[in-house]
Amino acid sequence: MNSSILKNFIVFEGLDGCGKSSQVKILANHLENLNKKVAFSCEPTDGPIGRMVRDVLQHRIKTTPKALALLYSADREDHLFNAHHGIFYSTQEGRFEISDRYFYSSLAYQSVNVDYDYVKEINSFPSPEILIYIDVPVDICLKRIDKRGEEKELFEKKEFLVKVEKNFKFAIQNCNPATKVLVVDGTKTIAEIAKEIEHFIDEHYGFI
Ligand SMILES: Nc1ncnc2c1ncn2[C@@H]1O[C@H](COP(=O)(O)OP(=O)(O)O)[C@@H](O)[C@H]1O
Ligand SMILES: Cc1cn([C@H]2C[C@H](O)[C@@H](COP(=O)(O)OP(=O)(O)O)O2)c(=O)[nH]c1=O
Repeated sequence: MNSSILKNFIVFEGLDGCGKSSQVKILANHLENLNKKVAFSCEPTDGPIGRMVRDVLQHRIKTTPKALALLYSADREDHLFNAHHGIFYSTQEGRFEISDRYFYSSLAYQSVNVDYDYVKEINSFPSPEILIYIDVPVDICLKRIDKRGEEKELFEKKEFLVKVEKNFKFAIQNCNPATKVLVVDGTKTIAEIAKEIEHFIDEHYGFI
């Protein structure tokens, strides 16, 4: 169990297609406009371990649910602590780091097929200062995913995402109490959601 908080670390979570990557970019722009140093990234990352995860998601390689859980966790360790681009060091230099997904995704997705406590144990990482959950019903997410017109990834199925949604709610309710959580209604327009998030961030960091 890791109870530490990584200051200036902002995480977006939610189901596939909920609108995370759209909001990450808008918030990064907002912080830049306030002359803050900011960077954004995602998990799975674009690094070698993240690419291996994508190979599994896109059905190029097969492995076990437990091995996939370990790959996500290894990718996260590298995302945080890689000596060249680790976001842990970046936040220490005063930068805001925004991530599209973090360990809450492992708790929500991997624990569908792997024991929750095991997933928790292999994700003993610092908690973010801010967690933003974009709440969108499974059916709407699936419509948005369909609209992309790309081949479906491993977890993009209704029965699976219904379980993931339930696990997300549990993981958020039981998260580190020092993490500030915002749950936004992701069925609102992109602009409405962005405004709500900006207000929350500005108030938290005293930018207004
Ligand atoms: N609030 C919203 N209302 C309607 N469509 C949205 C909204 N947010 C995002 N979208 C659309 O849904 C799709 C998935 O959004 P995206 O930001 O890529 O989600 P994610 O990163 O969570 O998969 C995109 O086509 C995007 O334009
Ligand atoms: C970070 C992470 C993602 N995932 C899953 C969620 C997605 O189905 C998939 C890829 O994530 P992502 O690229 O964020 O998908 P999307 O843009 O559709 O939301 O990986 C996990 O199962 N565990 C994890 O720890």
